[in-house]
Amino acid sequence: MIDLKGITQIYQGPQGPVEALRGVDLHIAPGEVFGIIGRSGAGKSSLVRVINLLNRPTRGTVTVHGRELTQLQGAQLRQARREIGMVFQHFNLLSSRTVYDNAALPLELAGMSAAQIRERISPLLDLVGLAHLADRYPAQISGGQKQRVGIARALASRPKVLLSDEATSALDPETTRSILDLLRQVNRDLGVTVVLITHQMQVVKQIADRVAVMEAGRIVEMGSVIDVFTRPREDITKSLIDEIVPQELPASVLARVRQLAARLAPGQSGQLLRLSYAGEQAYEPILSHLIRELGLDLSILHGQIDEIQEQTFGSLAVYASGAMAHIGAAIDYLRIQGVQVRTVEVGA
Ligand SMILES: Nc1ncnc2c1ncn2[C@@H]1O[C@H](COP(=O)(O)OP(=O)(O)OP(=O)(O)O)[C@@H](O)[C@H]1O
Repeated sequence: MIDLKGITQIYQGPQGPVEALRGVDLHIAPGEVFGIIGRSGAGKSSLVRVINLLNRPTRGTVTVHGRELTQLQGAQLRQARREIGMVFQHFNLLSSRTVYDNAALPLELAGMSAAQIRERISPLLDLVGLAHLADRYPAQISGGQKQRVGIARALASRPKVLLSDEATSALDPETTRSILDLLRQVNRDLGVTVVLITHQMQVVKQIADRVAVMEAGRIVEMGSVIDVFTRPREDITKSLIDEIVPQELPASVLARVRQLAARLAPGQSGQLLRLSYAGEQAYEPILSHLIRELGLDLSILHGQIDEIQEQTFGSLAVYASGAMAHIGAAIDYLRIQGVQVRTVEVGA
């Protein structure tokens, strides 16, 4: 569906050239919701704007739906762009036009008749939940409603791809959730491939199937959202998921571990374990096996169980105490069961 090969983007900045994208290769399959995440300046906006050639890359090729956009110019490029809708962080609505007229703008520009436009726009305003506000002006509606207009306008040309450039960054958490639900619905019901850029893992977690993590103009990590959450490799990825799954334990938990360690019986060992798992494995039977079969004491000190793409995803901090050999056996057993295990040393 979307194929980017060897994309380099160099801007001429006031202090000389800035290499915003450094050889990015990316394939996005039809029907995916694909998230691109990174800190400010990582190159996300540059990358998403390359997909519809709002930015023409300095080097590399962009192919969307079988057509190499980087070969096209003028009218051919404008035609190809109609298959790619885009929504923006600040909505970009025209204040002098009503909700209906904003959504209809691309069709007016394409020369469609008023009757044809109505046939398209009325169901779209229903889809985004704004039929009752069709005659209002942007100043008379909320931020979330403005973004719904932006989505209706982006869908007016019946695109196959929808690009979202931080579409929820200006919205509160609840409105963010409802806009992401709408984008998911557009993806499912209309079969539109969605590519969204964000600096928030929460957004990726709620909506994306796969995610690419960007840093300094490159994709440094990519995979299914559940895999990236349970097995982050790069420091940047770990720090981005920290807002959802804290990588560092709170001081109170570490203090509790020291207390438990101080109370170990002679000959007993203790070990703090960080466990994470996704999908099929159920924690409780696994933990009770450790207690029953290996005679370990387990104190669950911290953690959460959540859901990503309808799969359970959990993260726990557990202090295991018992015979040293049994703690080793427990770690092996957990790993065989598919649980990610990290041992954590807590200083005095
Ligand atoms: N038009 C431009 N001229 C010069 N440099 C630019 C231009 N646009 C972006 N840059 C630079 O390119 C790099 C990547 O910017 P980009 O906007 O793509 O990153 P981003 O990840 O989207 O960040 P943000 O979330 O802050 O928008 C940054 O160093 C930025 O300063």
